[in-house]
Amino acid sequence: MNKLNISIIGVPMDHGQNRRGVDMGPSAIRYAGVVERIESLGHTVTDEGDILIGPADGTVEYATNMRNLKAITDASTALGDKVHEVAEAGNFPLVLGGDHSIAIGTLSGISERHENLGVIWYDAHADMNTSDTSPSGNIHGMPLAASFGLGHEQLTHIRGYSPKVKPENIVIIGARSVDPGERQLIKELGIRVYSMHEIDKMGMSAVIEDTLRYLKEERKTDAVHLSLDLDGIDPIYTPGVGTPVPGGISYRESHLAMEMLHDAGIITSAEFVEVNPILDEKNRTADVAVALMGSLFGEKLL
Ligand SMILES: NC(=[NH2+])NCCC[C@H](N)C(=O)O
Ligand SMILES: [Mn+2]
Ligand SMILES: [Mn+2]
Repeated sequence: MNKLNISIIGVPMDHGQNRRGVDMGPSAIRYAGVVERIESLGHTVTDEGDILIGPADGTVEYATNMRNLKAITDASTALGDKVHEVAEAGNFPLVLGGDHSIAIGTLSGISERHENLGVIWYDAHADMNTSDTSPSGNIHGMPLAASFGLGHEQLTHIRGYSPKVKPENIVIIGARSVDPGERQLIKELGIRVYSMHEIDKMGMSAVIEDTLRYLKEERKTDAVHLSLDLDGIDPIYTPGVGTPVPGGISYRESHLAMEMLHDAGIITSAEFVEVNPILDEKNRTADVAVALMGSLFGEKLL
């Protein structure tokens, strides 16, 4: 198997939503043994430490309908610079969240090096609101829209360019809570979504086969980023998330998905987000995150 140089970047960010504790996600994932788990598979792992996160700006700003826009803009830029630096050095960026707003920064760092980046968004949500459609003002519900250029300019133009990804290069897996504005965008832009309905009906194996065929053969992507929100998985397995939605992807289905992505050798960067140890039970959610990383990086039973 292909051995990688993996750079871990922690992002203790909680400004993208309003439940405290998700800033401790990177610590919880480290405590769950992420470095040892991946090293045991023969990869070289460097822990780059954490991105510095500034203080919250306050409540949802009336003018923008966004919470903590400045703090998130600054952190996204710093994260993007770091991700770009490690990718330029030939390393695989593995970003640990933190709430899902950090994907704006991660994608800003990755996409500069690729003409035709693909993104797999493993999540209960579409995270495709803009400041105009968001019901909450929470930026963790906006990163995907920002990445294809919709929303407030400060979010869409992190590191000075936009868009980061074409809407037709995105595959969402696990969706079961989608807001009206997001539903409209999905239809208008023809974004590929495997909701829980398709996962139930087709099975995860066919969903991933389809996804691989679509991104490789149809879209001819030159790199694929995996953005995995732990709330994509059913909260019976991952209770430590801020916006749990019942009826999610199972533990085994998630492992199968990661194993198939590994075998396809298609993933070139990844992030695992929304682990909130304060809402968790005995660090189970971080344990699941690390176990899934094990499968993504090549763990096999025999
Ligand atoms: N990354 C997440 N957990 N996002 C949840 C978003 C929830 C809701 N759609 C919102 O915009 O507020
Ligand atoms: Mn989510
Ligand atoms: Mn999300």
